[in-house]
Amino acid sequence: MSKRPRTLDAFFAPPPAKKRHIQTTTTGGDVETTERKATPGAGTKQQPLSNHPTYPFAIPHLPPDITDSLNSTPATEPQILNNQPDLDLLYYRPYIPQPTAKQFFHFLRRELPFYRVKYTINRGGALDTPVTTPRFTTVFGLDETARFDIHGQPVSGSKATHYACRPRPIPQCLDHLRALTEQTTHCKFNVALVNYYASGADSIAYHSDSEHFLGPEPAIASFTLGTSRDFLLKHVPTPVNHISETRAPMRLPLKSGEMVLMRGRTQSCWLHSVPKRKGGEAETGRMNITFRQALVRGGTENYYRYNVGEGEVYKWDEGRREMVIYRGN
Ligand SMILES: O=C(O)CCC(=O)C(=O)O
Ligand SMILES: [Fe+2]
Repeated sequence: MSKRPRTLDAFFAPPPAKKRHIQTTTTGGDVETTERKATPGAGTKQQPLSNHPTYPFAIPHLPPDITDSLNSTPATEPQILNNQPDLDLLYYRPYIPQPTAKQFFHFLRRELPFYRVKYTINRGGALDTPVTTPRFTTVFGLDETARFDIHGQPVSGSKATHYACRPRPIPQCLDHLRALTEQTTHCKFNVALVNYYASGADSIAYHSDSEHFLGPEPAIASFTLGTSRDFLLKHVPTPVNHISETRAPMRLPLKSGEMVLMRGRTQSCWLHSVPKRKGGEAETGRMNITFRQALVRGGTENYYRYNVGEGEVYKWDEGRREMVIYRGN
């Protein structure tokens, strides 16, 4: 029997583009500002920005051409992948059309703050083991128990509420896609988590996002931008040991603009990973955006702890073509 990973090669022709109009400043607390930017041949232009006291720097709104193109997404109908026990995925190939996905990738990589989070784990011994997350991460949003008031402070009802982390609103450039994804999927999302895999050495190990703070059958929308990377899925071991646990993992070779909606029992019964890759295309960087719904404050605390942390801020340096420590300039 061949042990080759299974791939999906069904092809879906894009249906005619739908036009939608959506207004996004929905997370609140996003202090809107503008900045004068010189645009060659067009004089100076107001550049709208998302800002917040917790942001290390202001984040520009989406350029109008990306917004217009996103408003016509999804570019295809999804493929339904539910032919394995407990698996329930919608696979959009793609969700964002190719040229827009590329522009969006470059925009987000250039404009978002990233972190290389360090933390410790205890493996049962006397000493804690230091861990550095093997990818760049960043997170925005707030769980269902609170909202941002007009000053950008988290409040529950009408009272200020304290978090150990410093939650921050989803900037317009991600919030626009969040709102569109809610419309498409009929799911609600309040957190945007972004991973940036700078090279094939960056990865995420097998895990599930079945955290209690997402509720019993969470829906997670997961977008790929930039370089393709393999997304592997395997069933968690069970006493009955069915075939999806023992054969080679399922492999989705995720490409720029594609989106996987994981839902139903997928998180409680399956593990997923993005393994390391040697050289080639993986050297040019891949971004992953996930939208999730955190139900309780533990979700907010956990996401900021492991995706922002307390270390340095990184920002993309176009000249050096890498993430560099941001020193406020
Ligand atoms: O990069 C990906 O496609 C997966 C990311 C992921 O699983 C996560 O952030 O929990
Ligand atoms: Fe995950």
